[in-house]
Amino acid sequence: MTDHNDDDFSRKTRSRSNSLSTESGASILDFSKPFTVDTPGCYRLSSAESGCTISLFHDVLSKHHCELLISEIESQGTLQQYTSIHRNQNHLLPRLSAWYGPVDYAYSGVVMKGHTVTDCPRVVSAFQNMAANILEPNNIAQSADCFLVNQYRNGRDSCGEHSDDEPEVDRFSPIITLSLGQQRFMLIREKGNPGNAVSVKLQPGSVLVMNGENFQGKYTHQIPKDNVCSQARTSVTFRTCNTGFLSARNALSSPLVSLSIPPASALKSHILTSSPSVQENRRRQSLGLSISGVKFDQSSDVSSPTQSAPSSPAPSNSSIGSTKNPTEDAFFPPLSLEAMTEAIDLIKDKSVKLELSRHGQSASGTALDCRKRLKKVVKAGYQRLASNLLLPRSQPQPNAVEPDFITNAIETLEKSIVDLQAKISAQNSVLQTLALCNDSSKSKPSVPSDISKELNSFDKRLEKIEDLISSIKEEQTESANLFAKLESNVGKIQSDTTETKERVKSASTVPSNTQRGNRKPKVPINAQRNQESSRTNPRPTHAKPKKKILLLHDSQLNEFNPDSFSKAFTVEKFKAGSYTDLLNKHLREVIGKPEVDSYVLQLGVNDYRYQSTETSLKKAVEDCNSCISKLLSSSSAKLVVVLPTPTPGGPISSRTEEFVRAVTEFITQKRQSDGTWRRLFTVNNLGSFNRALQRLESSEDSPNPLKSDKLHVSQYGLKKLCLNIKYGIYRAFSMKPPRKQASVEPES
Ligand SMILES: O=C(O)CCC(=O)C(=O)O
Ligand SMILES: [Fe+2]
Repeated sequence: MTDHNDDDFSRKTRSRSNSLSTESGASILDFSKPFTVDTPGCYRLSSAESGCTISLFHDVLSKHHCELLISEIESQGTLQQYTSIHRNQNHLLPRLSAWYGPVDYAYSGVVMKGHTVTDCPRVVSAFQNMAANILEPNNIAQSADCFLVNQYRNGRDSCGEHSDDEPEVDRFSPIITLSLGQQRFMLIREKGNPGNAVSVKLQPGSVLVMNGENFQGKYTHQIPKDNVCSQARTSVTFRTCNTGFLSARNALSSPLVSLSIPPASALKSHILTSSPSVQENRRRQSLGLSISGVKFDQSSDVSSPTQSAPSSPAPSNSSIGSTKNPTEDAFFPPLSLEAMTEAIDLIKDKSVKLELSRHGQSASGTALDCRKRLKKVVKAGYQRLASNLLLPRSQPQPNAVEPDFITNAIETLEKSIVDLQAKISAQNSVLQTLALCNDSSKSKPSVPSDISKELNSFDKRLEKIEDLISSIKEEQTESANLFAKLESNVGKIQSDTTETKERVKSASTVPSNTQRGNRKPKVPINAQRNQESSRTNPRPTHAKPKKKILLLHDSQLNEFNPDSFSKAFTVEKFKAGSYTDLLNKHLREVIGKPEVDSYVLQLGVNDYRYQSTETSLKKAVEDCNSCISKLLSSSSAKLVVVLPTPTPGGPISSRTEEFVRAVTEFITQKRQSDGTWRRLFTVNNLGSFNRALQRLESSEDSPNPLKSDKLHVSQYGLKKLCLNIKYGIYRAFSMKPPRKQASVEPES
């Protein structure tokens, strides 16, 4: 990986595995549609089809209120920079975080300690206010019993692309984000169709709600780095815990679970001796389960069978789907309640000591012990949960425990334990039969050997299919690379051919006495210079479809005739005005244009030039950033950015230069940190502009020498500007321009 520096690894990992599991093509929220204003102050983008909605509420909290919340959170001293583990390496997350909830919160290698919700009464009452005043009137579920705080110290801090789909979080409840401090952007994209994206501006005091069944299964979100930001942003994300999952997880992975070891007398007969099949391993991995079973025999020290004590040798064939390295287990998908049930089903052989581990914690013992413990832990968990619950306004006693609630929960659990017991004993008998078959395969070869043969051939076929899939994948990557190379070669060959044809054509118009027999004619320099104008009767090119260029221009290029531009491209003009006009008025229309191979974005300097201050420069760069980010994320087209050139009407060139410098610097940084920005190419006209200026100023016979702030693009030349743009486009497509580079004013 080249683009991660201080990026958030774990989140990237999660997002990748998520997008693999999504059916592609299921477009749910059409981000090209504008946000609609439902209720005053509430902007919504929603889909009736899926019920998924993004809602944005502005000015929910005043600036003063925001500051109070930030200081309450900061005074807790809970914010810290967590480390995630990725491929056995530690990575500091690029932000500070704190988790408030009834349990610890764990995802991909990060375990966050659960702090007490009620320690932040202002946050709690802010949520209650939000619930009453914005969630309820907009039919958004008002549940939340935990919250995650993220603090982005400046624009270099970020949160990688991910979905909030940890099993700790109830997937039916909304994710509600309160933004405090510096404004940042959140990029929300559809999984499997990242072009369907929206960048939401999160102003201080605003609330963003991602809502709808399985929203997190369908979309990702991220807070990208933003070099324009120098101040801190704090976000508070309210969520609802998945209580069923949490209690089951606590029961099985709490270090408090102390489990007795079965008596030695019980430890003999049926032992799983074969290593698990590929299929079985995969099934266990999909459960997010790491189980290592250690075989007991009567000679071993039963009190510490999983320790590496010399008296308890762990035979290599006794490891069932085990993960030797505890950190690896953290990267399995998280456990759901069903997975836990399955896990309990797996714990059945009393002669096998099982060790369950997740997030670095482990528990071991038999199913029976787990069940007992489960009941106790769940009861305690519910009590703790209830006392930490953010009760809605109507509930007068935030600490009151609803006795029915607990009783009911326990009753439900007791019922499910009975069910589980029945399941376990059914599974036990199946397993015993299997174990017997396995053990006595020599004496009773008939049925078991059939099964195992079939299993074996199944495994083999599965392995073959796996090999096939991976080789197909490799081939695909190779072909893609080859194709890209071929494409650029075709481009080069095409432009070479055009050039040669032009040469031959112009040479043949030169008087015949320059030709010597069959020798190739020398091309006169004039002929090359004139080739643009000599295309009165162009021959049709049939090698390759032309690239479509969408020229987003401001008033400078009004006069420009796209037909005369180049043979290799078709150019469509779109008068977008300045970058802020483009951003605010035309972006959706532009993004909606089909089959564009490259945008050319002419950055007019107007919006900045009229009020040249440090803040307006920052704002200008920020707007350019949004504009460019949106264009880049909305398609895979290239983007040629034409940096500003002074325009008619008295622009002051030092300001333009200042702006060009800031934007260039910013783009250079972005290209290093964000791969998508490598599709961007810049055209800087200032070098040729300044040279034109020098020529004018030094020409003595000029009747009215122009001063720097009066020279404008008409003197500099529309033609030159277009030529520079053309060479920028050729560069973007790694194509050789048809004319010799030397005849063109090089870019500075
Ligand atoms: O900071 C934010 O607004 C979003 C944070 C987030 O998505 C998360 O921590 O899951
Ligand atoms: Fe998130």
